Amino acid sequence: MKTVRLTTAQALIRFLNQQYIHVDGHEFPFVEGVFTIFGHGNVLGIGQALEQDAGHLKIIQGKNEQGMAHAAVAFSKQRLRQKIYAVTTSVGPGSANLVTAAGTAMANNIPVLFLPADTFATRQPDPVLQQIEQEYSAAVTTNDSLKPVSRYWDRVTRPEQLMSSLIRAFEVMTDPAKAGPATICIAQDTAGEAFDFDERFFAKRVHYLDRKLPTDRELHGASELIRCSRKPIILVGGGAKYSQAGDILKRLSEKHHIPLVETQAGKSTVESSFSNNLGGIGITGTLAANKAAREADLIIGVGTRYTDFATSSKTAFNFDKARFLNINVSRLQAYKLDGFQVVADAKATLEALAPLIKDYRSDFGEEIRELKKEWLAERNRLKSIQFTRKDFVPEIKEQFSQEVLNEYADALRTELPQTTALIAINDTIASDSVVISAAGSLPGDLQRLWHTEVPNTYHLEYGYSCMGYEVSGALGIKLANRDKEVYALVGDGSFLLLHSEFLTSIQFGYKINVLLFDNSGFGCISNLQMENGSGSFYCEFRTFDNQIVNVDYAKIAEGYGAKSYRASTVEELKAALDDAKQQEVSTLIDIKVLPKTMTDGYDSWWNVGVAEISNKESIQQAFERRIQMLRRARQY
Ligand SMILES: Cc1ncc(C[n+]2csc(CCOP(=O)(O)OP(=O)(O)O)c2C)c(N)n1
Ligand SMILES: O=C1C[C@@H](O)[C@H](O)[C@@H](O)C1=O
Ligand SMILES: [Mg+2]
Repeated sequence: MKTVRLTTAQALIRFLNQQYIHVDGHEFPFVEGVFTIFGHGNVLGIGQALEQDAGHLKIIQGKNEQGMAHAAVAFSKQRLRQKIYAVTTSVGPGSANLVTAAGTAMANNIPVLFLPADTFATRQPDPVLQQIEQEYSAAVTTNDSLKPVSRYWDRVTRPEQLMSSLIRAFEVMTDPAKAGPATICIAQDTAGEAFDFDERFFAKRVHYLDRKLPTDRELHGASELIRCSRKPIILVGGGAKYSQAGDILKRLSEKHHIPLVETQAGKSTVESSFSNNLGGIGITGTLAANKAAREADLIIGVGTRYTDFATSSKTAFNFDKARFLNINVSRLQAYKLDGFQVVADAKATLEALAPLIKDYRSDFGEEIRELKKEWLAERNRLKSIQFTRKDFVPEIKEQFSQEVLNEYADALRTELPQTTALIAINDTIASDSVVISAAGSLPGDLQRLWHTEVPNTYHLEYGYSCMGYEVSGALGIKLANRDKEVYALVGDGSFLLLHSEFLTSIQFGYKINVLLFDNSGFGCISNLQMENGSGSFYCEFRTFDNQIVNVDYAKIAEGYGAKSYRASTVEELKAALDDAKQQEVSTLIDIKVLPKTMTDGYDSWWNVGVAEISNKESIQQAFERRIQMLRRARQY
């Protein structure tokens, strides 16, 4: 056996350089680079190994572990899970900061390699700096908190453990059915320890992303279900996008007259202008999609997890008559809602199904066209809303009085409604730009109103809906698509929570554009709170003496070295967007919008935990409404 003497960390970096992926006849390196924040736990191990020989790996210095990990997640999501970044952190707080991002990767099924440093394997200097001391076990470290949010988790306390650990991690990350975060915690002393590694371990390894084919039984069952249905709909989920099933979806939809409805993750698999695409379904869906869903007698779920937002908390369908046909690479997902399971790749399955459905045609007839037309008229209305100082009725009704709305208009010096601003952006930026969002009221507005015409240009993290993903993720998208303009659409709350990687984007010349919607508050939560009978309680950003907070975000961005703008009219917004496009450096547009001017629900319902007992009649009424809705909801 030929061996090579390396430290654990040097072996790790050499191995990462040799991982390739093979997809649809193309082969390329799987690991693009490494995000780093060095501390004493990783600088002398992984830091030394990277300095000595990083190979083809790009190195990006992050500013916040959560932020850089979000960037890595977004990179992988944008590259349709075919390429990853690794993320190395120091021990203790550095690794703890990964937990939120790992949850984000896990909920969205995104592969990413986390490499948090761990405490000393030898335990000789225990307790070391940043080591928690757990009374019931010396074996527990901060990194155990990453176990529930990792699809694969391991601790390496001896150099030779690295080999089996890495092989397992890459098997998990390159399997579409299991894809998610892999976490390998390397003890800080072990990282620098040398070992005679078998040279074969470092040979080029190709991971095949073969499309799993459906069985004859599955195909026969699926085609029978479709041919026996009268009003089927196709629910396009994230799995359809990762499988790049857009063309076959359109062909089937057109030929058999089956409407398409989309989840957040599925949007931009098929262009919005496609005649049978009725847009988003569920809580943040369009009226068109929600009406079609209610009428459907067969839901063909393609790569969907059927989350509460997609199913309106299991009330979106007529469960008395609707059946489910679930096409998914994951058995876990395919089993949902008692569906007929086809555990296979989306594109391969749909292509195999096509000849079996023959000349089937749904009963939807002209209805698809009419539903779409009706929705486009509603979108047009939302595009041209004008605020008035008297008798203004915002989309979110009966929550803020005219007086309070005027107070916001004065404090933020704006009369701009959010829907008007959003559609103006959609009309202005190039259609091949990539937009990203994650939390707050914007995801709902985007799913309903954003028209996407180019595949994979709509990047919504709505599995975890993690505030702080937007700006960080924009950096990851830019790393994935250097030639495209990237726009992070972010609320003021989310921006304040985390935007550290904005600086990273400027520092390394990866231009991103931040479109900050400032309504001075946690707007969507204020809506939720008041809709369910509470008062306005700590969701607005008000000072101790009840003044509305007005932050100059443009100035903050300028401080980082970005080009920034202020916009409170459509004209200012469009001018800023045009100028921002010409810039080489990252930009931020501070868009002041009025609260309560985002879109409302369209025939949807969200099951949230309303108080059963309260001192307010309005809350008791909300509780009663919930009980009534639960009677309609399917239980599992
Ligand atoms: C990390 C994290 N913390 C808390 C939440 C809960 N949450 C969801 S939206 C929201 C407020 C968002 O405010 P903002 O970004 O200003 O958006 P707006 O609703 O005002 O448009 C909060 C606190 C979350 N999604 N993520
Ligand atoms: O609680 C929430 C409410 C949603 O409207 C929002 O988009 C999401 O970020 C969230 O966490
Ligand atoms: Mg806000």
